[in-house]
Amino acid sequence: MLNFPTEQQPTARIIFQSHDHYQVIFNDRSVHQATLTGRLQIGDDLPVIGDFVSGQLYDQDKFLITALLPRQTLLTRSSGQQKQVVAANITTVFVTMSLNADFSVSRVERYLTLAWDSGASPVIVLTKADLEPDLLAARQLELAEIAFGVPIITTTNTDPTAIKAELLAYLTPTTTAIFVGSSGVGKSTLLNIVAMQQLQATKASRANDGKGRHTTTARHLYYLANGAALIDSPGLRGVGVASSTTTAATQNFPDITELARLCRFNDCQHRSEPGCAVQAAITAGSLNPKRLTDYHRLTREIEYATMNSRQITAAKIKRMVGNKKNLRRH
Ligand SMILES: Nc1nc2c(ncn2[C@@H]2O[C@H](COP(=O)(O)OP(=O)(O)OP(=O)(O)O)[C@@H](O)[C@H]2O)c(=O)[nH]1
Ligand SMILES: [Zn+2]
Repeated sequence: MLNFPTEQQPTARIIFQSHDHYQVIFNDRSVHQATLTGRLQIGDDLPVIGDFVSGQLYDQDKFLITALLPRQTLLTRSSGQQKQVVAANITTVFVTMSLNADFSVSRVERYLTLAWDSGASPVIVLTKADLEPDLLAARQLELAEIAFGVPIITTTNTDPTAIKAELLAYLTPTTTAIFVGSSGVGKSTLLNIVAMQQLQATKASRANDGKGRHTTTARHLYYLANGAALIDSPGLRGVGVASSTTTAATQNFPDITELARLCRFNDCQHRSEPGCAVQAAITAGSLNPKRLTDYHRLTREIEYATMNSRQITAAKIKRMVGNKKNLRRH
């Protein structure tokens, strides 16, 4: 039996969604085609993959979704002005990045923000270690510096036994995990190895460009034998950060948050304010200035994510004028 909340009405979980077409799974692992009642169709909160729903069976094997059950977590991302819901009730986000062309520390930071904001816990998975043997150690170190205790797994598809051992350690019966990362980094490959079957077709990497081919087109939720659920999601390119809070910045930058408590002003932006402990640490050489640059980039993204385009332009101008003022003062 799967690990579902108990309800009076039959409870199901959404394992596939495309427009108004849904697939749900029951506690006994039977899968049914499903549709929404009219009331749900016009609401703001459309059920998404990973959601628990209740409803009724009709026509023998079809399921009518009548209610959305409360969500434990919600993974969202912003694309332009829009906030897009990716999946619900995720407990673990595998932030997947390949060690070759896709490698970018700031992208990992953005994905970590996305994960923390959702309420889930992130795990970083570095793939294709075989392609950059000379850069491997340096890149692992670089990431460890910003990971702050988030586990980092390094994989290569030539060693499926190791992949299984490392990933299954996180896939307990109450887990719902999602693989996020750019297209072609190897998310489906990992999922297939963990699930021991070809759940998603992976195609041969394009010669030499290191990108792989775009193969996943829709999101699916799969249950492993032990009850853990896994979602494969198509490449989330251009990850935006849709957060109205700075909790993510705090979690990603505990070093700066810690120092900021010693700043003279509570609302110190750590730019050119007097008594700034963060700037002092940089001057003293105990904080890498790149950390502050990354911190500013993230806080700016968080700020912009809640604004419309006119507000963003205004904020940019204000920032430029502000910088000039600061220059004049010195
Ligand atoms: N050299 C090498 N290639 C890998 C590794 N893992 C995956 N690949 C290859 O990279 C290509 C893309 O892998 P996928 O698993 O389809 O990537 P994906 O992240 O699911 O891509 P999308 O479905 O587009 O989101 C395939 O050709 C894989 O065989 C690895 O560890 N080393
Ligand atoms: Zn400061």
